[in-house]
Amino acid sequence: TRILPIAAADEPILHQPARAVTDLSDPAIQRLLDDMLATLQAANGVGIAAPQVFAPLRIIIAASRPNPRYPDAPLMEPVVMVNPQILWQSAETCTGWEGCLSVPGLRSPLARSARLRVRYLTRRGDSVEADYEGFIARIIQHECDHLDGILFVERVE
Ligand SMILES: O=C(O)C[C@@H](Cc1ccccc1)[C@H](O)SCc1ccccc1
Ligand SMILES: [Zn+2]
Repeated sequence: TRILPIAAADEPILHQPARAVTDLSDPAIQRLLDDMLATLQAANGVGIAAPQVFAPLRIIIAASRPNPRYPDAPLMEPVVMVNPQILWQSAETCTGWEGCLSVPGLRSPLARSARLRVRYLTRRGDSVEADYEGFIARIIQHECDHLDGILFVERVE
């Protein structure tokens, strides 16, 4: 397991759409998942997307935990989502602080859907549909934006 370098905001890979994963049994993909988790934890993040570690693939990890800005954020087992699709998101939004591992030092309030339904593949290839709300929904929206080449700073009014 390696801690991978994190792409800075000016890297082209962060501004282009990532490709769907076609072969989850590929050992290189499974190693990437382990490396993304190690990198996320080393960076004290609550989420990470594959393009941030220079892999143009549709993979995200959400790992909410209580933190200074979100003291009541749920502590969750990190969830790996391969080829995540947001099936539904509430028109209702809530505004909260966001940061980005690729934009060090910048924090800004941003409105996100309060609730969403996601379909994704687990790292073992099982298809899952799950509902999220609050801070975890925020993380998932932030990470899915990375898969489409969108940085949170581009959404700030
Ligand atoms: O750059 C990333 O994608 C990871 C962000 C995820 C994030 C999503 C939504 C709201 C805040 C962060 C990093 O975790 S930035 C570090 C961080 C950690 C806790 C709270 C705020 C920022
Ligand atoms: Zn980010």
